[in-house]
Amino acid sequence: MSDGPKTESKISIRGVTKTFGVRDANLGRRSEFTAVSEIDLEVRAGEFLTLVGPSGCGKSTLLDLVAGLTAPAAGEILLDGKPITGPGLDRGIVFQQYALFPWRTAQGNIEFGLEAKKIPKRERKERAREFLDLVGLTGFEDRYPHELSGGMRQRVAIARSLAFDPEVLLMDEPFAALDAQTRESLQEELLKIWETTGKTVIFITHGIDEAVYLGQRVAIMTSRPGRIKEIVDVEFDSRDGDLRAHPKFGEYRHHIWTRLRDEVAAAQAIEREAVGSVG
Ligand SMILES: Nc1ncnc2c1ncn2[C@@H]1O[C@H](COP(=O)(O)OP(=O)(O)OP(=O)(O)O)[C@@H](O)[C@H]1O
Repeated sequence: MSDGPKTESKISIRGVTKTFGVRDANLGRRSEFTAVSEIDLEVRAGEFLTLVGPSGCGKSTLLDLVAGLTAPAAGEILLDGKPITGPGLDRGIVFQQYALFPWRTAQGNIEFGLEAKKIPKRERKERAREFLDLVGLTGFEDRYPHELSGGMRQRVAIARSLAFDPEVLLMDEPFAALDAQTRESLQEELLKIWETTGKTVIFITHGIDEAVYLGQRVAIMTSRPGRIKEIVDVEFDSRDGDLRAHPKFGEYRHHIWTRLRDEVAAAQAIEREAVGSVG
């Protein structure tokens, strides 16, 4: 966005805890398992926030809560000041797995969200083509998912989420399954799209480079039960040229790596303990 992100909160996550009921094999009864605990996070309107944390710390759980796919056990999540009570067309979700309908063409997949919004057929067609063009897939309208490469399928998934014009994009490791080159080109495209549309983005990744490259802020989570450990402001004087070669890129990368390393060690210790108690 040319005039920079606005400062008001788009999403307010306040004191959010999520528990799951699980069967405890040792005790032979159900018990409560805390996935994330007392999370506080404000996401500004129009910002690109990346979220990193050790495996199993609750990143996807947090995103599902913002998506309204599940409800918190405690705390609240507000979107534009109003509590989230379920999924809505104001939030688009992109998962690691493409989640496309195999029986629909690229065009048909993108039109799906527009049908839900009751947009007339002709306009649906036009808009789907416009978004296919935006993600560089003009000429592939009539292909079915199995006729597209992994990178192309993920482009269709992104175009589908963008086409119904949600204010918020929730992305759960959307590029994790792609090869390095495709990933980098999609990262670049996503940044361009974000700059032109001004959407609020929450993007989960395991890649520290990806988090620094895409995020205006990087939120680091602790090991499970996940909390926000630290938020790093990523600022470059200019994004021209090869950002990854910028000395500050290396500094951010190292800082986040160091902070994560302690949490990964803690997560591994928890896993060892769990395995030990079973064995
Ligand atoms: N429906 C569920 N029932 C029980 N436990 C669950 C459920 N969903 C997630 N969990 C547990 O909650 C914890 C957090 O899971 P989550 O998928 O949010 O972590 P994550 O940080 O996204 O992991 P990863 O980085 O490996 O994708 C994990 O220990 C997971 O096993």
